[in-house]
Amino acid sequence: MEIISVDNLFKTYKRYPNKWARVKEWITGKEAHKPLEVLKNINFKVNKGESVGFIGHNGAGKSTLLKILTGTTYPTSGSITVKGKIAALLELGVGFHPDFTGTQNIYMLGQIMGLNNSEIDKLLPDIIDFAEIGDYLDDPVRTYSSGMAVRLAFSTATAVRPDILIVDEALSVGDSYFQHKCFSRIRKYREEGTSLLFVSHDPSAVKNLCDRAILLDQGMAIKDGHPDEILDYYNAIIAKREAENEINQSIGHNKKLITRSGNKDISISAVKILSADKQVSAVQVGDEITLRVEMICNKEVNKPTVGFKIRDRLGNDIFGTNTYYLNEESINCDKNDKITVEFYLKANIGPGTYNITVAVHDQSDHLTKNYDWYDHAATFQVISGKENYFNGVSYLETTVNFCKG
Ligand SMILES: Nc1ncnc2c1ncn2[C@@H]1O[C@H](COP(=O)(O)OP(=O)(O)OP(=O)(O)O)[C@@H](O)[C@H]1O
Repeated sequence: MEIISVDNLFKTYKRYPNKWARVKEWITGKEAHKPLEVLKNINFKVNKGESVGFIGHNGAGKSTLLKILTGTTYPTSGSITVKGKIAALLELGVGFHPDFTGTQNIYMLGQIMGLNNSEIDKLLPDIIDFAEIGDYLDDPVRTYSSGMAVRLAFSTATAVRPDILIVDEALSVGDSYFQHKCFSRIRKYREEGTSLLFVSHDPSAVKNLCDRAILLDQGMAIKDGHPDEILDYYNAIIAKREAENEINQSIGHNKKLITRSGNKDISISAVKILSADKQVSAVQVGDEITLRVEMICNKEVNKPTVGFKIRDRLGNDIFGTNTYYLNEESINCDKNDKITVEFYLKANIGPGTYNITVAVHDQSDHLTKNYDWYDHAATFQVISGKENYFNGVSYLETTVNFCKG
C-alpha cells in the first residue's frame, strides 16, 4: 500500500547577496535575489513498511526534501500525498522551546503531535525512561548538550508508533549507547508497519536500516534502488573528480548491480581467491587464503596503492586494508606492465557468503586519483571447518580458563 507519493516536486529558494537586499526588494519591488533551485523534478513513492535512505553530498537537497514532507517548508511546485501520521526528527532542537524545561517541552511536542494532556500524562513515564536524562528534565532545554536534546526529542517523537518516521541525521549526535536504543526502536516499529525515511552520512546505518536508497545529486534524484548498489555508486561519484573517471554499473553475478569507476590508468584484469595454491570459491573458517589482484598498466604510474574490502551479503564492511596502510613499498609501473599483488590472510570470519571489492588508486584512498575501483569483483563462501561452534561474523580464536574464588 502506497503511503507517500511525491510527484514532479521542485523547490526554489531565494538567495539574497546580503540582509539589506531582502528589504530593498520588499520596498522597491525590484528583484534583488537570485533563485536557487534546490530540488528539481523529484518523483518517488514509498510503500507501507518500506524504509528509504536518502544519501548525497552536502547541499544535495536531502534535508529540504524531508522538510517538505513534514510540512516545515513548502514546495515551489509539484505535489506530495502523505497518508498517515508522521513523526519527525529533523535538525537538532527543532520544535523545542529553549526556556521550557524538558518536561514542559515533552508536553509541548506531544501537543504538536496531536496528543492531549491526559494521553501525554500516560506516556510520560515511558518517555522519561527511554530518554534517560535524569534530573535534567527539570532544567531548561537551552542548558542541554546536543546529545541530551536528541534523547528527549527522539523519545517524545516516537512515544507512539507513527505511520511514517522521518529521521534526518539527528541521531548522529547521540552517543553509541543511545543510537543502539534508537535503532532497536526503529527496527521494532518497522516490523510493526512504520515506513522510515532516513538521512544519514553513515553508509552502514543506511544499509542496516533501509531496504531502498535514493541518491540526490544537485537537487535531482539520480538513482533509486538497493542501498548496496546506490552506496557503491555514491562512493564512485565522490571520487569522480577527473573528467575521464567514468562510472559504469552493470549486472553481474547474482543479478547484482556492480559499480566500477576510475580513470583506468591501471585496470584490474582479474581477482582470484586461492587456498593451498588453487583458485577456490569456498574456504573453511580459519583457512589461510591468498587474494590475488592482477592488473595492467595503461600509462606510467608511480607507486599505486592496491586495496581490498570484504563485505557480507548485506553489504556490511567486514574488513578492508590496502598496501599503503600495510606500509608495503609499492612499485613504479610503466605502460603495458602487468602487475600482481597478493594479500595473505586468514579467513577468520563466520560461515556465509562474502564479496570482495578491489581498488587501485593513489596514496591512502581513492579520492584524489582513482585508477580502478571494482565493487563485487569476486564472491566466496565461508563454510564451517574444524573449529568449535561459534556465532557472529568474525571468528576470534578464544581460550578460556575456569577458576574458583
Ligand atoms: N532557507 C534557505 N534559504 C536559502 N537556501 C537554503 C535554505 N535552506 C537550504 N538552502 C540551500 O539549499 C541547498 C540544499 O540544502 P539541504 O540542507 O537540503 O541539503 P542537504 O543535502 O540536506 O545537505 P547536508 O548533507 O549538508 O545536510 C543548499 O544549497 C542550501 O544552502
